[in-house]
Amino acid sequence: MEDYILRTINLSKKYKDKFIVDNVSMNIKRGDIYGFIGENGAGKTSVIRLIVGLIKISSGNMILFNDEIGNNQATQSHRKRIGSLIESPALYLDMTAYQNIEYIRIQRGIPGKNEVDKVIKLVGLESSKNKKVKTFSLGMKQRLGIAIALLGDPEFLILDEPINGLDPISIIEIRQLLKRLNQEKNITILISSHILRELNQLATTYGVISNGKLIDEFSSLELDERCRRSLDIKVDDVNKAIAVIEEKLSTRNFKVIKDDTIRLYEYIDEPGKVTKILSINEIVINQIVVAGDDLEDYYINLIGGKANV
Ligand SMILES: Nc1ncnc2c1ncn2[C@@H]1O[C@H](COP(=O)(O)OP(=O)(O)OP(=O)(O)O)[C@@H](O)[C@H]1O
Repeated sequence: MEDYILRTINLSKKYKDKFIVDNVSMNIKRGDIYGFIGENGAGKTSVIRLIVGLIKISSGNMILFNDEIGNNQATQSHRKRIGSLIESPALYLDMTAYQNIEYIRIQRGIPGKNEVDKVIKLVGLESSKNKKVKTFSLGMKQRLGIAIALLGDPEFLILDEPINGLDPISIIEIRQLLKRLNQEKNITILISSHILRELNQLATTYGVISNGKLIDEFSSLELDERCRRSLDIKVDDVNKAIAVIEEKLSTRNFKVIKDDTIRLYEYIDEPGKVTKILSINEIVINQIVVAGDDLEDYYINLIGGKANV
């Protein structure tokens, strides 16, 4: 049986008469890096606030660490197992990185002064720990925010847009850090972003939210398959076409997707060559199209062309 860190069942949040989170059912398995994607204002932060118990659920249910939360907010004992960074970290700019973390450690009553050095090391800020935060780049501030979220050894790390506005090198650093935390410390991660591409090759599962509704949830393998480019060739005789493709185009990199259609993963930029060889061998081609989306195109199609990327 799958082990889930979090499942929400028709989770909803209503302000006045508007649902800003509308029947969201998401499934985060232990060990996942769950990419939570949605345009600005889609409802990502609101879902995250519901999960960590900052706002009350209007209706629906949530199973967190195998406990049913129902209409109640997550308890202190649940919250202790979660580390979160929601929007920008609240940092004291005139204090050092070390002092910022130590301050929060004491405030939260987390025992052990060595905890501070532990989380500093985890995010790779050892050499800057005694520098004032006002000298930090945005990427370093985000890493410091993640260090604070890691206080108390959480099993579940929730990061709301941690790579928003970062330069490409800082994005790579944060991605490597999150992969390491996931693989070496076995921390399950929920990370939100409004850019699908930013989470590509990081997330293991994706949930897409639009207008408060979770419109799709899929694995990274499914995403690769959906975005994989191919030549889809509709022919009169599939078996004969397969033989020709294998023999004359020397490839087996295809699959039959319908009774009359072959999906070829090679020669994508040479449809003329494919058409010619099939025709010479007396195969009737009824249609040939390049299929598969670029990641961002796929996402924009999914949410109905509303992405503000
Ligand atoms: N307290 C509130 N009262 C009324 N409406 C709210 C409240 N908080 C959020 N909203 C609305 O709910 C919608 C979802 O907001 P939310 O911040 O969850 O989206 P988001 O996906 O995190 O967007 P962003 O990427 O811009 O942070 C927005 O239209 C927002 O204006």
